[in-house]
Amino acid sequence: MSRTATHNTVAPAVRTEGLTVRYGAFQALSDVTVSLPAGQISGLIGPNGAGKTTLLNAISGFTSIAEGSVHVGHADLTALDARRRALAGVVRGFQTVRLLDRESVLTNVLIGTERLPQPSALAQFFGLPSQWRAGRRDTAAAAEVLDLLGLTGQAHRRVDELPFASRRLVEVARVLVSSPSVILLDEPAAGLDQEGRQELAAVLTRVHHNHPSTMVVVEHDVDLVKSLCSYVIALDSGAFLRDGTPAEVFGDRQVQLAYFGRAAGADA
Ligand SMILES: Nc1ncnc2c1ncn2[C@@H]1O[C@H](COP(=O)(O)OP(=O)(O)OP(=O)(O)O)[C@@H](O)[C@H]1O
Repeated sequence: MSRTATHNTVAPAVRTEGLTVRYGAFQALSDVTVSLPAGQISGLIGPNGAGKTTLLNAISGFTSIAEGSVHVGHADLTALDARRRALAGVVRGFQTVRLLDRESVLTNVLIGTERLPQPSALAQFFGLPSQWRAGRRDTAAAAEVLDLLGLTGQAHRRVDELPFASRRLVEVARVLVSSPSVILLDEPAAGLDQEGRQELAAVLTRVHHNHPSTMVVVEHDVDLVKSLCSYVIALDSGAFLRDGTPAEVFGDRQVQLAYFGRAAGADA
């Protein structure tokens, strides 16, 4: 996560324009136009099936877009595949922990450095200096991110020996290690208990403070969103519903109806 390893140091704004995603005949996102403010942590909320994961997939290139565009800063990324978007600094994490269980924490985190520019195949084959430099860069980045997440002492343990909360952090470390300028996290707190959720929120706040990025966190826990995010976007049934500060969005009657099934102050 070292700044020397960084390929994008300025956190850009992300904007989707008229984004529509279809799975066969089903429209999972309909004409979604949203702006994620540069350098802030935004929460993406909405009831199950609202299209939150699909929006992250559309921004990161993991799903095809039927209509619309994705801009990151001044760059139009719509035509780029997921790998090229990752090289442009847009990296996503997944809702389920996807680690190599029998490998060490360090090995799992180093996998994330594959998103950094790599030396040519020739340089890798012959072990040329550019290959050593890339190796040193990757190891330094992994050491820094492990330190930031409090995982240094676990670096050489197999991930299947770790408690679930630590495995979640390893997943986050693998996203962070390439110092992305846009970080998309899909329910990073899923499966954690209250203590684990608070610890994760503190870690993400610290990471964002040390390495400002444009971060988007899909999350159902209202308190976690309020404590972590300065901006919130609400989706419902594949459509944009509301955006604004957490107080504005959670105070909105339409959001309350979509999210909780009733508006605040209404009879249960
Ligand atoms: N690959 C797919 N094929 C068909 N339908 C899909 C596919 N992926 C998602 N969907 C559907 O698209 C809709 C939006 O799904 P998505 O996962 O984006 O919602 P979500 O808001 O992230 O939900 P959750 O909070 O439950 O994770 C849902 O109705 C879902 O069933």
